[in-house]
Amino acid sequence: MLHAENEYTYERITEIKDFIKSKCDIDPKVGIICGTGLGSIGELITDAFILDYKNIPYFPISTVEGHKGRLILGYIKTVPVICMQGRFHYYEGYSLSKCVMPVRLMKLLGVTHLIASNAAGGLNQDFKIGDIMLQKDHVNVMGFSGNGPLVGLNDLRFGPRFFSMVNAYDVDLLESAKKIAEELGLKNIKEGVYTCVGGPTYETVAEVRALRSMGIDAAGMSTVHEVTTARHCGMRCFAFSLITNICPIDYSTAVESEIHSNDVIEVAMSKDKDLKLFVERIVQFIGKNDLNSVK
Ligand SMILES: O=P(O)(O)O[C@@H]1C[C@H](O)[C@@H](CO)O1
Ligand SMILES: Nc1nc2[nH]cnc2c(=O)[nH]1
Repeated sequence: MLHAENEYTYERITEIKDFIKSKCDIDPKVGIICGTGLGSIGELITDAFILDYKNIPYFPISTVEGHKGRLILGYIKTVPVICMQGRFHYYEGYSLSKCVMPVRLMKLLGVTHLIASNAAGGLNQDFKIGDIMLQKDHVNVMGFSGNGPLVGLNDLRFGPRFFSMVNAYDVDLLESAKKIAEELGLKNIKEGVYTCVGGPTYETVAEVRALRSMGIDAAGMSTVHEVTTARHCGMRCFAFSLITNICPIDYSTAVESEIHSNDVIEVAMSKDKDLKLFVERIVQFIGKNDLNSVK
């Protein structure tokens, strides 16, 4: 067999869902995934019920700095939400199907909308550190080699074998987010295409050039497989990247602009006030306008 079997069957994720339901009676509608250093988004949640990943059956643990490893259920402006304060990455040694298990868990808990955030490097040289790139699309470079979260037997209870990824990043949500950003006076909003590389290495100059030539604006190590899985089970998705560094496209300046993971966390944390407000307003918008649009 080419691929290890997915240990997270429908039945196993149902067990996890039942465990959570036995502890907390909130029915979340919006799922939020906090990127590296962006965990303070979780502070928006009121009446918070918090579970450490290590106390949830069958849950992996977060092994990276900037990811607390907690699941929070509660409300953002009366909208019931579930928030991952810490995600799972492929480079931590978790298969992609393991990385996306919480998205399927969200689905079984009743989530209809996913908001994913990440820290990413700007490949687009017009970007600046601290920009917020709204994701309009992605290129699944890991998928080019057949490495995807949905590889293996398909369980129709989650979604169909084949499905379209057009509108993966919901156009209506994207347009609304742009308006919200404008209303909030956020000046550093960009729009672009994201990709996930396996990591944990950042890109070589040659890789930056190759990815850029493919029309990709930002590189990270997550989100693509989460959104793919969310679309498979019919969720509407919105995602944004905080640009924490500009990827070097020029050999002559590459060494001096070398990136360190501490810088990523520092930049991400420095933007938490704006991002919290932004996410709060998007959740509020979804609660008012969109919650009934997905079955
Ligand atoms: O969880 P995200 O995608 O925000 O994390 C990014 C990619 C790596 O995990 C880390 C690199 O510093 O930040
Ligand atoms: N792949 C990748 N992930 C990142 N996360 C934050 N910065 C970067 C980057 O430059 N490249």
